[in-house]
Amino acid sequence: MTTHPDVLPHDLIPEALYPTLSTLCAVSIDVAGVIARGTLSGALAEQVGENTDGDNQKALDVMADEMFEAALRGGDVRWYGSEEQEDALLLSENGKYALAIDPLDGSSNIDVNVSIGTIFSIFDTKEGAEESFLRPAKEQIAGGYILYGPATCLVVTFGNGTQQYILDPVKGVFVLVEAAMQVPETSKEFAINASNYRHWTKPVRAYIDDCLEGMNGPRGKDFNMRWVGSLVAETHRILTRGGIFLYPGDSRPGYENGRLRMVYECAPIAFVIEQAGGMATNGEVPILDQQATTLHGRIPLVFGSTDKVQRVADHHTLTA
Ligand SMILES: O=P(O)(O)OC[C@H]1O[C@](O)(COP(=O)(O)O)[C@@H](O)[C@@H]1O
Ligand SMILES: [Mg+2]
Ligand SMILES: [Mg+2]
Repeated sequence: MTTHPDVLPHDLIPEALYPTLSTLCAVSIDVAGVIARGTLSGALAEQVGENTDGDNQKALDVMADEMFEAALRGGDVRWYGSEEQEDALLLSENGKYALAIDPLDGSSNIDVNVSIGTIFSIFDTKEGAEESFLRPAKEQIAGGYILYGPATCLVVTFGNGTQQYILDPVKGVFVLVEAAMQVPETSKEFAINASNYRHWTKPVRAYIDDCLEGMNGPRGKDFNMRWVGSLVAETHRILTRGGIFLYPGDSRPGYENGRLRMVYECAPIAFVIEQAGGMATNGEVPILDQQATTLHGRIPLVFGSTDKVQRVADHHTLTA
């Protein structure tokens, strides 16, 4: 593992995980630097290939993946499972962790200068890659994301609350700003890709229809809609001011389980949201009670303020 100076405070990070976390953060500072220079860093949004899921790979997807992989090699991470690589890689024979990563989340926003991020999930490793990653999401020992926005921040949980750190770009270190984030209950915002309305199931349509009816419908209040197109940015907004996010399964071929991947997107996001007092389900059942069957497998994702996520589950029960 490339040795980096400590780039975040030790206080709330489990000691054994500190080198891995600090390495992730050190790389993220470099990634943030590349992003901040936009096209001066090169054609970051150029399509350079396709990943296993059939998604276009952009130059920055591949660059970020290479940067994280290289820095983690030879350290505490045994298995490295990345969105950008078909199979998990053995990085360190004696590593004690399995780390799953979405090196660059929100790829479609690279060229429009909108917030993007990195999402990661850590398990205690097992001998093989499959058994290390394909297990109940509640067995994660850390989960979080780094958001490259107007400010770069780290949001992370180790199962004891959700912490937020902001990068001080002048000093090159992350500073703790919140030790226990809480999802507010009061927001009237929902986030869903509404262009897929005609493909949704009845319960999802019913939930959104109620929101759209506003004051005149069963909810008796007006709602507002947001859709950034970067899961990290939606998560950060919901952690900051509440609301609900949905990426349900729909009737498009290949979207039966939505668009988001269980191991390196849904599981860590569910972990930070639940640790901040919110709720994350596949529409009905908690994400943390489920487990992936393949490294790149998808699962519907609904998360946010508990009452709103519960209401989506109730719609599923009612229309079943
Ligand atoms: O294209 P859509 O339907 O708007 O989907 C957007 C979703 O896809 C994602 O970009 C998928 O992540 P990647 O960019 O890592 O593939 C999410 O960040 C986002 O929520
Ligand atoms: Mg992603
Ligand atoms: Mg990605």
